[in-house]
Amino acid sequence: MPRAWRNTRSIWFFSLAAAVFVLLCLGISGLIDQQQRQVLDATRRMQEQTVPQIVRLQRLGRNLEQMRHAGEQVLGSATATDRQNTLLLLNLVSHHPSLLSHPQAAPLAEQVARFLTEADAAVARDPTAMASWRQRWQPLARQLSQLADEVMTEAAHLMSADLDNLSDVVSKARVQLLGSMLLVGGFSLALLASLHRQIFQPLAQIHRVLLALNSRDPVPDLPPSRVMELRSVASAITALHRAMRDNESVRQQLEFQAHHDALTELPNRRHFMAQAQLQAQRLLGHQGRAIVGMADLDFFKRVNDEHSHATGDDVLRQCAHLLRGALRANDLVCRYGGEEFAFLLPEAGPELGQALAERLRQSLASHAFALNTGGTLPPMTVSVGLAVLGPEGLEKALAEADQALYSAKRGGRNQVVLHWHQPLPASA
Ligand SMILES: Nc1nc2c(ncn2[C@@H]2O[C@H](COP(=O)(O)OP(=O)(O)OP(=O)(O)O)[C@@H](O)[C@H]2O)c(=O)[nH]1
Repeated sequence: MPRAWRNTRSIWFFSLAAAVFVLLCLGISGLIDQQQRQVLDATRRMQEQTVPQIVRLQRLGRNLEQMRHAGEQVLGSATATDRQNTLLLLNLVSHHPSLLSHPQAAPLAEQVARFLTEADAAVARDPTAMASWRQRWQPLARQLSQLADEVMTEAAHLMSADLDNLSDVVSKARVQLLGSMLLVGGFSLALLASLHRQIFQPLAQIHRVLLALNSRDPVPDLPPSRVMELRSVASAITALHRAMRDNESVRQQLEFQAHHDALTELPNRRHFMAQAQLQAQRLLGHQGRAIVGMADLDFFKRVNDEHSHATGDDVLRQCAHLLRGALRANDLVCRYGGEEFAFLLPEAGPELGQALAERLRQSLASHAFALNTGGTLPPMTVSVGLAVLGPEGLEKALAEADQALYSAKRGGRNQVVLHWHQPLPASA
């Protein structure tokens, strides 16, 4: 897959998903609008057509019943005046618009009005004819009743048909709305899950990595992201982390170089003095004790002169190693300068100090110095001056140790001298 396409794929994916989401929402809102319109149409149709039609049919039914009732009255009334009044009312009812507009009711109403007018005239002429007119009236009365029933039934059906239709529209709308909501909900969930996996989760990991970078904790790896922008951020962070690691190692290297002697890798004089001052203050502060020492290789110049300066360097390195090995782990040691070393032995009195210095002297005296060029040098000797750390402080003790060292040199070298003490006899 081409790189450019891979890089923009996630953007396309989210743009497409957003477009589909918008189209989906538009489609669903259109659908809801259409359903609402259907419901409104059905309701309006019911209000504007069905209900008036039902009212018309009910009125027609009532009018038909009224005509039948009027007929019963005309053919049952004893007085001519009552018959005339009833006929008058019947005439009015038979011309009611609900009757005139109905195809079956209109001719029937006309026939009934005509029949009852004729009956009234005939009964007025001959009252005994009433019985035969009443008999002839029965089929018409049945027709009126039947038509009234039919009209009322039609009105009832009209109502229930419209209600059924409305209920269909509403329940269809409900199902469609539910389906739409499920669709939108599912799509939103899928989009959110995708956003979470591709954006939020990598962002949280980047955040964790940034926190770790800041706190110098172990930095977790950033998994490759599919989103180009996040990948760029991740690679920038990885580069930053690499640069920080390199800087840190350079800083540590520089710090080491600033504090240590390049040849022997022992602490240098300045670093030793700073550390030793702190130790001395601490020790003097709680009545602790310490021995300060100066060690100087004997006739070291000869090594340079008889072999080479490089051999002299090698010897210095090995001497530093022996010095470190002869003293205790928490003793402070440094290359004081040239072939001279200084040390501070915390929590040590003169006896322990002498014992440790003696151990150093002996370890040098018994060491065969291997040369880079092959072969070995005869053992070196060292002179050591010691002094007790007193209340006057470190400088004073170092000066005393230097005096003791001078005494050791003057006394024949290869010996340990404690300030104000007689030199110890050499035992090797
Ligand atoms: N190879 C090498 N030689 C050094 C270094 N620093 C100092 N020296 C040499 O150490 C020698 C010190 O000589 P001196 O001061 O005469 O002392 P010595 O020969 O040890 O004699 P004493 O101290 O009196 O026993 C000199 O030759 C310096 O050049 C160094 O870093 N490397």
